[in-house]
Amino acid sequence: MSPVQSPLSIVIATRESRLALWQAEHVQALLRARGHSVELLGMTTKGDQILDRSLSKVGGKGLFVKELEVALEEGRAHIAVHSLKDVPMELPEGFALACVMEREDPRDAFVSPRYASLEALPQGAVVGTSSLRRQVLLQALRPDLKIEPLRGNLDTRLRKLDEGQYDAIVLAAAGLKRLKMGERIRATFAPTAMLPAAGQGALGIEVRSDRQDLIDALAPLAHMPTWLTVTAERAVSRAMGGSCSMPLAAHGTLTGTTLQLDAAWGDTEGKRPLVRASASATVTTLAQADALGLAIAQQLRDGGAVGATPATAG
Ligand SMILES: NCc1[nH]cc(CCC(=O)O)c1CC(=O)O
Repeated sequence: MSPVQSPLSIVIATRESRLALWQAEHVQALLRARGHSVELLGMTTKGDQILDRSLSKVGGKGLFVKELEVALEEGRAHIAVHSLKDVPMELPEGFALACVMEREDPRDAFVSPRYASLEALPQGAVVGTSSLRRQVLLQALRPDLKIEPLRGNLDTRLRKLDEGQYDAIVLAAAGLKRLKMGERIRATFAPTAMLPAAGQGALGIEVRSDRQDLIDALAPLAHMPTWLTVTAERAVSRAMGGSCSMPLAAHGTLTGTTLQLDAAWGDTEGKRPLVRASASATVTTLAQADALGLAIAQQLRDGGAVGATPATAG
């Protein structure tokens, strides 16, 4: 019999957007149900403050994560709940991903007050997104569209759409569904058309790596099929030196023990054609998942994709 875990007193560092709070409260409820006492520490990150520029121009993914890590470092908080998509491929020294939780819908969503789908948009319509991946994939589907930058949390983005600044916007289905705004989704993109970002829709919990007690307490929250899948996706990103200044998509589907992994790479200027790669393998360990991701990254490079060196990746 496994030893009964003693209840811990846990503080969750969280951003204060509605989505971040939903995610932190979700983990809070799961940990409370297991007997731990859990409080939230809300904080604002650089990524939340800088709203006028594209994230790829101001330093990338780490922007939503760093302040939370400082709180963990200083002991003001003990765990941080992240959208895995926003978590850099390599965590700083001293931090670890304690677990990955069950994934929400990983697909991208089409939202528009007037049009039912991408196909229904008139010639030259204005579509809002700041993600380079979405921009490149959308442009491949509909070269006539005008893609305009769109930043801010979910409520801000929907407000800008409703004010008429765009004909449609594209964002992650997961965020809308978690906030019970799934009815705003007019169409969900098939991954074959709009390949999702590595980790999209999955949550990861970060801890200081010296807190084995917390890692043990979080273990029951892990969802192994999701963890295996996103490990392969993130390995593609890592091997390509991926950051949000690189249009890169990686999406896995696990059926039994067979992991099918698809990836796409585009150059930032959109001048070269998209490079796509896919492969499948039997995957039952994180190391096997990682290896599949590395193999796909090699296929992308063989197909003409150019990776960034880790030093230049934001
Ligand atoms: N980059 C912001 C971000 N980080 C995670 C999500 C959505 C939820 C998720 O992927 O878990 C979003 C919003 C979006 O891409 O529309």
